[in-house]
Amino acid sequence: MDYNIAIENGIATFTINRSDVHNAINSTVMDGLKQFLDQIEDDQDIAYTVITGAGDRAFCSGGDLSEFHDLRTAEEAYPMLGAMAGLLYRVATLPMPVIALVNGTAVGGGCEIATACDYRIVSASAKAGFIQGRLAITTGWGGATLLFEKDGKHDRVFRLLSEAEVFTANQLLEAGWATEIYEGDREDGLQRFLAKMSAHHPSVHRAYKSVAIRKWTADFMRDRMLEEARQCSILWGSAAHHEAVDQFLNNK
Ligand SMILES: CC[C@@H](C(=O)O)C(=O)SCCNC(=O)CCNC(=O)[C@H](O)C(C)(C)COP(=O)(O)OP(=O)(O)OC[C@H]1O[C@@H](n2cnc3c(N)ncnc32)[C@H](O)[C@@H]1OP(=O)(O)O
Repeated sequence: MDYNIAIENGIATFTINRSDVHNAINSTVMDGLKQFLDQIEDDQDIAYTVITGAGDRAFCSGGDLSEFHDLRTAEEAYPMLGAMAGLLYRVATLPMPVIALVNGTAVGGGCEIATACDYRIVSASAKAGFIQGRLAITTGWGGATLLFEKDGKHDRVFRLLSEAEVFTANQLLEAGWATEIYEGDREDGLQRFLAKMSAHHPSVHRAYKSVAIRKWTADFMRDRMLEEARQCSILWGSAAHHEAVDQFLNNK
């Protein structure tokens, strides 16, 4: 299975399970994420949601370039980009705290998924970056909208996106993207983080989450994420993007 869903002790976990391709997102994982969201959105017994990647090398390497490179034009790419932007809006607006357990490399759309979460608990050995610019595209899953929305520092966000660099966990902490860094076992890292939050009733976290969501619904964040996907789809159809992906796939 390309993904796993587990709901235990009030924690719902979605694991991208494609470690041979650094947990790249294909359409099966997108379907799985939709199923996961349908299952948990209205479940009052879930205190926390966690998104992570299988194995210890990668959280997620973004869209599966082997599969999605078949989408050649803006018209072909938009349904995939828009669908994923819609899913990440749903992740961002889940009624409980959502934690990205960044167990390894997160690049491209992998950073967008993590940004959609409320917290990013990052392995000390992980690296991450919005590298979409290297492929002559922008974020296509609404990640730039989310990042500008969540991080008030305009120039820092602009550079993070447009310079398309990969950063260490410490640099990500300094930049304010990583919430906390853990050493060693991911479960220990998660439990340490949750221990502080669990001192208070889950309804407190849900109440604060609803304050954040209210703002995002009022200023049409979903529409803006879809517009970002549409804009990316135009670059997706360009020769520069096709060449960059051909180069990545042919270097295998
Ligand atoms: C589509 C949505 C869009 C968005 O809206 O944001 C994006 O996500 S664009 C960004 C897409 N992602 C990338 O460009 C990342 C591509 N991958 C890499 O740069 C590197 O693989 C890595 C993640 C930095 C890891 O490098 P390394 O440790 O050297 O491993 P390999 O490169 O040898 O990878 C192992 C294996 O995995 C395959 N792989 C990795 N990422 C992807 C991917 N995104 N899609 C498809 N396949 C991927 C890679 O090709 C290797 O395969 P084999 O050679 O068959 O072993």
